[in-house]
Amino acid sequence: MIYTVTLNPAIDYVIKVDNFETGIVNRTKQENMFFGGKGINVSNVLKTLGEKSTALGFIAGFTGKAIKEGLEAKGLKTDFVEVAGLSRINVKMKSDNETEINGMGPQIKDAQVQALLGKLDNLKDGDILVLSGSIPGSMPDDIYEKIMEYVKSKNVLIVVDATNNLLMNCLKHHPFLIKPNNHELAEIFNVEIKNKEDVVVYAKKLQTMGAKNVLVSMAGDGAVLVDQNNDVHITSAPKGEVKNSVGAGDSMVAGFIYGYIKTNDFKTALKQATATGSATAFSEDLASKEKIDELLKTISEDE
Ligand SMILES: Nc1ncnc2c1ncn2[C@@H]1O[C@H](COP(=O)(O)OP(=O)(O)O)[C@@H](O)[C@H]1O
Ligand SMILES: O=P(O)(O)OC[C@H]1O[C@](O)(COP(=O)(O)O)[C@@H](O)[C@@H]1O
Repeated sequence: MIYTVTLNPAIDYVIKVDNFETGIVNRTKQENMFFGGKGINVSNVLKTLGEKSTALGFIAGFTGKAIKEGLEAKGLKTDFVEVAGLSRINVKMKSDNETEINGMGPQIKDAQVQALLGKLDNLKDGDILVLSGSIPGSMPDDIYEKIMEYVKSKNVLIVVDATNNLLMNCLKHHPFLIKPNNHELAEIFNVEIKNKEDVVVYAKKLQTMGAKNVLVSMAGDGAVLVDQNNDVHITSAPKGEVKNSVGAGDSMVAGFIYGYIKTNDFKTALKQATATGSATAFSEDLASKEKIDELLKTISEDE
């Protein structure tokens, strides 16, 4: 079974505004709402690919209720802990540039963290646990590490998609997969990353710090995977019209998990990951199965 954890779910309010200007009234020319947050996006795309998962995390207030009901209406299994306050609304604005304003989320109490940990008692050997996204401002940044410690007696494959300390604190527990993007990788080591050769160097450093497999996404430039056998795999992203890249990274994680559990082969998993990420980038919403399959046919590993 696959479990995704989204500690800070969100309604993504995705808008298009022509020539956005600060200090005046701007009006949208297109608007959409999606039930998101990184782990939830992973669950959604896994469902599209035909894999069941359970979405865990914290939800709050009417926005949280809308997220839970919206996901369940799509046939996703959820098992959230309800807390006081409001789940956030994240604004994603496409104009001349893309701008995002992500909320900080509700207050989480210790008893609610314990309730969430209790749900992980259901995990069994061989399960996959995805820890993805930022955490509410009220939570300490060792929470993913605590979750990894909590399940360490079980043989669970853990995927972490997070930034800064939230990610770095986890490495000593040897996550199966981490997926920074190239900008996050550069920030971690406080370096400039100019090309895929540089990516490989710093991905390998993350391995020496504890990660088993390091997948670095590079938006329109594709992705690099340094796998646990020390093999390096590189893909280029397909070309196409980017409609909404929100959730492309999460789709990539879902595609990787799907490709890996179907084949146990890292090269295949990377191709599936790249096709799935790009299929989302080329769609208004998260990727459809048809789009993923269409792009998968076009992806080959770079020499
Ligand atoms: N402009 C784009 N063109 C083609 N594919 C893209 C584009 N942006 C994202 N993708 C696909 O989605 C994957 C993840 O994108 P990225 O933006 O790096 O992730 P994140 O959202 O985590 O920053 C990329 O590796 C690629 O396959
Ligand atoms: O584009 P990505 O990195 O795949 O993730 C998109 C998701 O992450 C979010 O931007 C939230 O990210 P954070 O949890 O890091 O704040 C959501 O609003 C959105 O659904």
